[in-house]
Amino acid sequence: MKQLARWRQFGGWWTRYAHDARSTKCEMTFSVFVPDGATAAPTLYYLSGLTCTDENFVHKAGAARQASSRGVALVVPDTSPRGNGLAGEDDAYDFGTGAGFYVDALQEPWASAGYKMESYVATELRDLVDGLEGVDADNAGLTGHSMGGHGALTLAFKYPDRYASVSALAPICNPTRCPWGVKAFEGYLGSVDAGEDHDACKLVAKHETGRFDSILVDQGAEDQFLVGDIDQLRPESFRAACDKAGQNLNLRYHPGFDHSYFFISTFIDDHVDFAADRLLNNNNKKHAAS
Ligand SMILES: N[C@@H](CCC(=O)N[C@@H](CS)C(=O)NCC(=O)O)C(=O)O
Repeated sequence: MKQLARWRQFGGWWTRYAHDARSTKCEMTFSVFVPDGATAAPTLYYLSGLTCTDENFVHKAGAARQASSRGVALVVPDTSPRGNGLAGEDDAYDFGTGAGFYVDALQEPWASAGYKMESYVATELRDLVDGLEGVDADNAGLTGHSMGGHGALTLAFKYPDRYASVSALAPICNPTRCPWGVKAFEGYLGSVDAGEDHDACKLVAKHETGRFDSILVDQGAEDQFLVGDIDQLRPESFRAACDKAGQNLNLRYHPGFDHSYFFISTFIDDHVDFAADRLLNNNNKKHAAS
C-alpha cells in the first residue's frame, strides 16, 4: 500500500492511499480520515455515487469537522475498478467505470475484469483498514449517497456482523425497479431477478437479514432523480418494505434540496452523529465486557 497524499483538516488527518487490489484486479485508491489522538476510532465507511472517485466526498462534503469532534474515522473507497481496459467500460456514466454498484459481477466480461465491489468493500478494504493506525476495523458503520446509499443499505443487510450502523443520503432504494439498477443488474449479474439479492427493499424482507435499531435516510425533496418522470430512488418503496418487515426507518425529506453535494454537505453531520451514537456505544460495550 502506498501513500499518495496527506492533508490536515479540522482536528485530524486525511490520508489517500493506493494499493494493488485482489478483488478488482487493478490499483485502487481510497481515503481515510483519522481524528487526532485516536487509538481505536470506530470506522464509518462512506460509499459514493455514480461517476465519483473517493475524492468527491473528501473535497466537497466537509465531513471531517464532525468526524473529528465525535472521534470517528472515515473510510472512503472508489466506486469501481479502473483502467482494466475492458471494451465499453467508459462508454456510459451509469455502467462500468465509476458505476460498480457494490455487487460482485457474475456476467462476463465484467466478472473476470474485477467488477467485484461487494467483496472489495466488505472484505478486502476492511482487512486493509484493520492494519491502519488509530482505527478499529471491527467497529464499523456504513453510509453513502445514491448508488453508494444502495451499497450502504445492501451491504449492511448482507453483512450485519460487520456493520453496527447504517444510514444513507438519497439512496437507490429499489434498484430492481429503476433504470439505473436494471441496467446494472442485467449487465453485471445477467438478469434483474439476480439483482433481488442486492435490492434493499427485498433484503429487508428476508428474515435472515440483520435488523438495526433504526436506519436514517435523508432525501432532497427536489432531487432531480426523484421528482422526474422516472424515479431512480424510490424511497417510498423502502418505507413500505421496512414497515412490513418491522425495521425502524427515519426517512426525512428536505424541501429545496437536490441530489448534489450541496445536499450531502448540509446533512452529513447528522450521519456522522448517527453512526457515532451507535458505534461509540458499541465500542464502550465491547470494552466494558473485556
Ligand atoms: N452525470 C449524471 C449524474 C451523476 C451524478 O449525479 N452523480 C452523483 C452521484 S449519483 C455525484 O455525486 N456526482 C459527483 C459530484 O457531484 O461530485 C447525469 O448528468 O445525469
